[in-house]
Amino acid sequence: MYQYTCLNPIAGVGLDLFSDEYKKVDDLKDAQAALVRSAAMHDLDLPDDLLAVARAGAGVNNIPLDKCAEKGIVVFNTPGANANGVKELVFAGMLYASRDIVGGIDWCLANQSDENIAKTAEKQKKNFAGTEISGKKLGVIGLGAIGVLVANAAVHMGMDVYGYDPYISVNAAWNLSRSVKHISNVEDIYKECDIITIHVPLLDSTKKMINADAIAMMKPTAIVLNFARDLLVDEEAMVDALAAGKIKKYVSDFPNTTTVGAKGCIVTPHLGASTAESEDNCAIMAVREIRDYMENGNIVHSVNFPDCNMGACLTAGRIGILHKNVKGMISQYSTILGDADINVADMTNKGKGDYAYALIDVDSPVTEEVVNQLKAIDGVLRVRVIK
Ligand SMILES: NC(=O)c1ccc[n+]([C@@H]2O[C@H](COP(=O)([O-])OP(=O)(O)OC[C@H]3O[C@@H](n4cnc5c(N)ncnc54)[C@H](O)[C@@H]3O)[C@@H](O)[C@H]2O)c1
Ligand SMILES: O=C(O)[C@H](O)COP(=O)(O)O
Repeated sequence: MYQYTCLNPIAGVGLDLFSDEYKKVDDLKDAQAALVRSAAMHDLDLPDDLLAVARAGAGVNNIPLDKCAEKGIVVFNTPGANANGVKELVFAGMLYASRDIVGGIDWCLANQSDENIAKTAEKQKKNFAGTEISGKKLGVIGLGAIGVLVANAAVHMGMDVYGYDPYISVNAAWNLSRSVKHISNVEDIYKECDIITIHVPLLDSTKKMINADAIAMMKPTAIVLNFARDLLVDEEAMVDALAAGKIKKYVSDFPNTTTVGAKGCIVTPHLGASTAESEDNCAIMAVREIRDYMENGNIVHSVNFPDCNMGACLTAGRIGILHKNVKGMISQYSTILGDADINVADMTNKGKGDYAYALIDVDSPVTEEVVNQLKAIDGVLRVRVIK
């Protein structure tokens, strides 16, 4: 029996995929697996029995990835599962910023008791007029799951699309419309685009990526959309530029005291992935990842360990060893198994950054004594007997 907990509400269609072998518990300290959305995990005590965390979503800046890795906890996310939900809201943001839709709706509500509202509206509507997005230059920074969908849809909306992503994956490049202009210097986007949208993860290297210098390069009519993370933008500089009329609008999905209510800011309460479809997709993918790891030891879509998939185990036993990505580990495992007269039938070892994972299928059961010998090796983070 495995125990799991949900640190945020997770869609039932996903949780229903847990078999009778899984029991939901309220407390993280009793769980071997945790499902999470944006709940902050950095200050949580991570129990020794916790084996896996699945982020039902894309961004993992709420999870202490290295702390988890050091404790032998595999962290997963659900790449692309909420990308369409975000893409659609990005277009809503573009339209809200290009035309004064919010001002117009507010005006209607404020005048709801006016019996002649229909007539008055015809006189007032010029105050809420705007521009169209077709024909405008759109700069997409970050061409991953969301950026590619936004770029391709923008092409279909008649926009002239510029794309920047020095680390674009082969898959994303295949999916990207040929009409998207490849930009190798992000400054070209800042200088030339009418609308700029950012879709990169929040990392040390991307923090405040759109800084005062970047904002200073933009057109006074520029619109910046941020549906990725607020810390990607120097929002103090953004608010100053908006107040000084040096830029037109800033649309953010991340409310905070700097932007909410500031001139030119349109802020939504982190709604990008809050659609029934995205929530279902993320929950389904997250539960499948947890189950495959718990039951087969396979790692698919991890953000702190390498992916490693050997399917179902067809031999007498399988062990998974999370370890530091340093030399000499595999030879120590095979010596211990060989000395215990255990034949290795199949094996995969993958490394990713500082961490690695070995999945070993064996022809006879692995004893507790062997497990203890493996655990005692310097650099081993966790040993699991999966079968
Ligand atoms: N508003 C929401 O509700 C919502 C929903 C989903 C994701 N997000 C945010 O959007 C981010 C992107 O999501 P995704 O699913 O597209 O992720 P993704 O991993 O598929 O794509 C991220 C892309 O950014 C690129 N990148 C990394 N550093 C870069 C840099 N310095 N310059 C340019 N490109 C860079 C990567 O190469 C990758 O292609 C997430 O990390 C998350 O923070 C927000
Ligand atoms: O990174 C993500 O996937 C989004 O920011 C969605 O976050 P949420 O699951 O808390 O809505």
